[in-house]
Order: sequence, then structure tokens, then C-alpha cells
Amino acid sequence: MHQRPQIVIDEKIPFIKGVLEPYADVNYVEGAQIDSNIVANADALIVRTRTICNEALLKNSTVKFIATATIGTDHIDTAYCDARGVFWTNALGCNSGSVYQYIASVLSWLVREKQAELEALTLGVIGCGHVGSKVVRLGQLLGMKVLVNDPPLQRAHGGNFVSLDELLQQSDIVSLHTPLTRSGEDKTFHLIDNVNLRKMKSSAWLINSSRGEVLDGEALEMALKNQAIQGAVLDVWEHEPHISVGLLNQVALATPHIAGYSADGKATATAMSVQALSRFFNLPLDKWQPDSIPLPQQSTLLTIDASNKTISQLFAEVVWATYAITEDNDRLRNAVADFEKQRGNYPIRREFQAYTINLKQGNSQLVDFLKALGFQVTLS
Ligand SMILES: NC(=O)C1=CN([C@@H]2O[C@H](COP(=O)(O)OP(=O)(O)OC[C@H]3O[C@@H](n4cnc5c(N)ncnc54)[C@H](O)[C@@H]3O)[C@@H](O)[C@H]2O)C=CC1
Ligand SMILES: O=C(O)C(=O)[C@H](O)COP(=O)(O)O
Repeated sequence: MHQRPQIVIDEKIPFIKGVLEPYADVNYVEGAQIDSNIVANADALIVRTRTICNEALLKNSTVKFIATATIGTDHIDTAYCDARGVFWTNALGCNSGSVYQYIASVLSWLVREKQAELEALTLGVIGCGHVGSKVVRLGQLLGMKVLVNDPPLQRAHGGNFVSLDELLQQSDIVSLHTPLTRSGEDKTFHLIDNVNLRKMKSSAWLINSSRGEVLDGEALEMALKNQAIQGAVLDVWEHEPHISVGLLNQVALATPHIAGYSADGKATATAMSVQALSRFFNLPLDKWQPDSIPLPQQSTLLTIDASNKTISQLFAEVVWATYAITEDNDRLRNAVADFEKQRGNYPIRREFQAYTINLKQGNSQLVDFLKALGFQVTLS
């Protein structure tokens, strides 16, 4: 071990510059450029999804610690790390509130553009962990019937789950929230393939904000061309950042893997990574947090008039004021080759808890509803 830990950090991880320098030698490198030469003498890596941490990267290195500032871990060969004694950790739940906001924005778009009456629809949630459980609660708050499929959870705890077939056959909106896994009885690679797409209602919508490979993109493109389902919303893609333009042209909303990109989620991910590194190397940063999280361009004080609005309409108006998914969709469609650039220069997005709603013509039921969604609310 070096006297001062040698740390390689993905240069796109926000809030971290200057934090570790008093205690370590730090090298900031673009995630996809972090290679075996760069990590050869490193003790620790703090990465994102763009650094594949496998034998090829690690075998000739001194790396003992990897933190990924993400929820997903499919870019880390965890079996190899475990066998080699490389400690690895992810930022559990860090950006689940951000993905929840993303799904809320998709539902708002369905209300605004497709006149969806959410309370009459069935929402199917596949994978009910940190993100999926928030999406389940969202559906319930909106008065939707919610079906949940999560075989590992069901085996571990029992509960109110349905089979994948039942969920696909009965849901009007299906949302994917599983990790990407390529082996084992619960493997999710191409979980939604040609066969499973054919089980869905022809009026159904499919949302994928998990990992591109959980969905067979070619099969989805065909299903959309053949109107086997009504539409799809994709945040994640096979072969990112080189995504299929054919598929992009078929989906209703397309975004460049930014569902988890709230500033709140990024700050939490960085804090969790720094704290984990601090514990591992005995640094005095076990409780470190960023000093502040920047505010978005728009005001975080929203005045909303509730008169003559259904719960769905109020929901759509409030959510849209915090995050309009069409902005990300338009940016991607205008410059698909800039997929990675758009992720790197993502605007400041804040989650619901950063907003205070000044509700006019509301009542205590609506106040409770908005609070349950995560907003701060005043009634005037
Ligand atoms: N688009 C984005 O920006 C983001 C994407 N993600 C993705 O979302 C995934 C889920 O995130 P979390 O909810 O935090 O993970 P989590 O680990 O808390 O929950 C995943 C759930 O999926 C379940 N599951 C596993 N295999 C399954 C299968 N075959 N069928 C049904 N359920 C299955 C697990 O039992 C677990 O309950 C992450 O692994 C990541 O890949 C996460 C954050 C941001
Ligand atoms: O947390 C996850 O898992 C995600 O998918 C992240 O939001 C992806 O972020 P990057 O690591 O690709 O910046």
C-alpha cells in the first residue's frame, strides 16, 4: 500500500474535486478511458457505468477498492473482484428518487398528450427494489391498480406478487426496474423479448429505465412497427452510446440514460462513494457530504391552482413543472451522436423534495397527496 492512497476517479463524478486531495493522490480520467495502464499503480477506483471493471482492467493492478457512484453494478465483474479480494461497493438507492421522478414525468406526459386517465389503468412493475418500490407507491397514490413481479423478493419474503405472464397480459403500462444479470434463474438479459412482448396488450405502453439489455431492442422495434403494443419510452439502450436509430424512431420518448441524473441523486452517489472510501482507508471523511446542491434554472417555489383539476391533472402539472421529459427527448433526437455529451452536460434537475408548492383552491386531501408524492406544500 502507498503512504497516500493512489486513487483514479471518473472525471464526470460531480462534487468530488478537492475532497480527497488532502489525503490521497488523485487522478481524474474520463470513465471510458480508464484502462489497465492507468489503474496499474492505483489503490482505489471511483467509477461510473462507463468503466468496465473486469479481469482485463484489474489483473496487473494494485487496486484493492472500487466504489461505483451508481446503483447498477453490471459494469463490475463482482465475482472476479470477490475472488481476487478487491472490495467493491455501489451507491444503493442513491438516485432512486430521480428515476421515480422520471417515471412520474412519463405518466404526466401520458396524461397531457394521450389524455390517459391513470386511475383507470393498471401499472405493472417488474423489479420492486429501491426504484420499483417507489414506482409502485406512485401508482397506488394515483389510484392505479398496481401489479408487481419480483421472483427473488417473492421467494425471500412472500407477499403480493404476480407472475411475469399475468403482469404482461394485464398491464396498461409496464415499467422495468430490475438489474441487468446474465445468468442464474432470475437472469434479466432480454427478459422482455419477442415472446414476452407478444403477451402484452396492444394498447399497452412499455417503459425501460433499467438497463438496455433487459429488453431485446430488435424485438421491440418490430413490435412497435407492427403495432403489437401502443408505444415505448426508453432511457436505456443496448450498445450505448451507439444506439439503434431505427429503434429511436419507433419509440414515443427517448432519453440518453439520464433517468437517475438528478443533482440530488448525483450528490448522494458521490457522498456514498467518498464515505465508503474513507471507511476503507481510515480517512476522516466517513460523514462527508457536498456543501450544497445547486438549484435548477426554474424557481423551486411553484404556485399551482387546483381548481377544476382531477388528481391526475394536478399531478401532471406539478410534476411537469419540476421535470419535463420532452426536453431530454428533444435534445437526444436533435443530436443522437451526442448521447454521451448530453449525459456529461446534463442540466441541473432537482427532485420533488426540493420544491415547495403553493397550492391555490386546494384542500387537505390534495395537500396530503402532494406531500405523499414528496413535495413540500403550503395552502393559500
Ligand atoms: N436509468 C438510470 O439512470 C438508472 C437505472 N438504474 C437501473 O435500475 C436497476 C434497479 O435499481 P434498484 O431498484 O435500485 O435496484 P434494487 O437492487 O434495489 O432492486 C432490483 C429489484 O429487482 C429484482 N429482480 C432481480 N431479478 C429480477 C427478475 N428476473 N424479475 C423481476 N425482478 C427481479 C430484485 O429482487 C430487486 O428487488 C439498477 O440495477 C440499474 O440497472 C438505476 C438507477 C438509475
Ligand atoms: O445508477 C445507475 O445505475 C445508473 O444507471 C446511473 O444513473 C448511470 O449513471 P452513469 O454512471 O452512467 O453516469
